[in-house]
Amino acid sequence: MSRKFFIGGNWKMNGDVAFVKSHVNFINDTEIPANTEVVIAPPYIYLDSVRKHLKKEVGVSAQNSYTKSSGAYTGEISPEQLKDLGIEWVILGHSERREIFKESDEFVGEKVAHALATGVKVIACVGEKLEEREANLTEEVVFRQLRAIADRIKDWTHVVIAYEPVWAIGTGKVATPTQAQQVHIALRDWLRNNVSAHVADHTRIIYGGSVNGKNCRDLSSEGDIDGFLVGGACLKPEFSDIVRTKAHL
Ligand SMILES: O=C(CO)COP(=O)(O)O
Repeated sequence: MSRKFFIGGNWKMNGDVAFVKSHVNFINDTEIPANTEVVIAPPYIYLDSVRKHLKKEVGVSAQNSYTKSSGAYTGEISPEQLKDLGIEWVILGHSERREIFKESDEFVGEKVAHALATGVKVIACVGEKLEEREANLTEEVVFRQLRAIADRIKDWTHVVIAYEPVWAIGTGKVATPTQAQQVHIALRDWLRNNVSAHVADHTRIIYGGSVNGKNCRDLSSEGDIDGFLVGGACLKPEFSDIVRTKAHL
């Protein structure tokens, strides 16, 4: 089953005007392999500038969006507004949103449904915390997070699932290829049993958590790891190595 390899670069709350300029030049100079889709996710305030100056073959993503089109929701941004700027993607359900900003599974599911209905593609994040992994609850947690999304959407064509174990995010403690692959297989089986075989076969499941220029090759050799969502390393020159993980195949 061929699923186009997907590399997302999540800047989180990093960057400034000078960085935007240099990073856009850096990405524009990076040759994107034909078998790879690349999407970068700067903070909201830089989206317009990034989209205007970045080469078109690279997608741009927001890091969040709300469940409504417009209205009295101070501080929020709608998928309609993202679409207005030509922003193709949004990251939803990131563990930092779930943890720090107390976003529930249901709220994430509603946001995914609204973004897709608006025509904005979604990188939907799931992942367990360390204590949940240690209590053997990994599958229960990621299935519950996925269920809240699956209950609210019909068409998975424009969804990428990002498996991001919380204990591996920003810690330098990357999941082993085997650990990641096990969860990716479980997620794919869940899609097969709860959505459809077609969705299970075609939906890209990417891994996030301390991916860098050194470990990306090994992780990518697992059959169910269809790409990466990269945090810290996407801000560094090694991002071009990650983008080119599959360049020599
Ligand atoms: O959260 C992540 C991407 O969304 C991963 O972050 P790090 O790559 O910094 O661990």
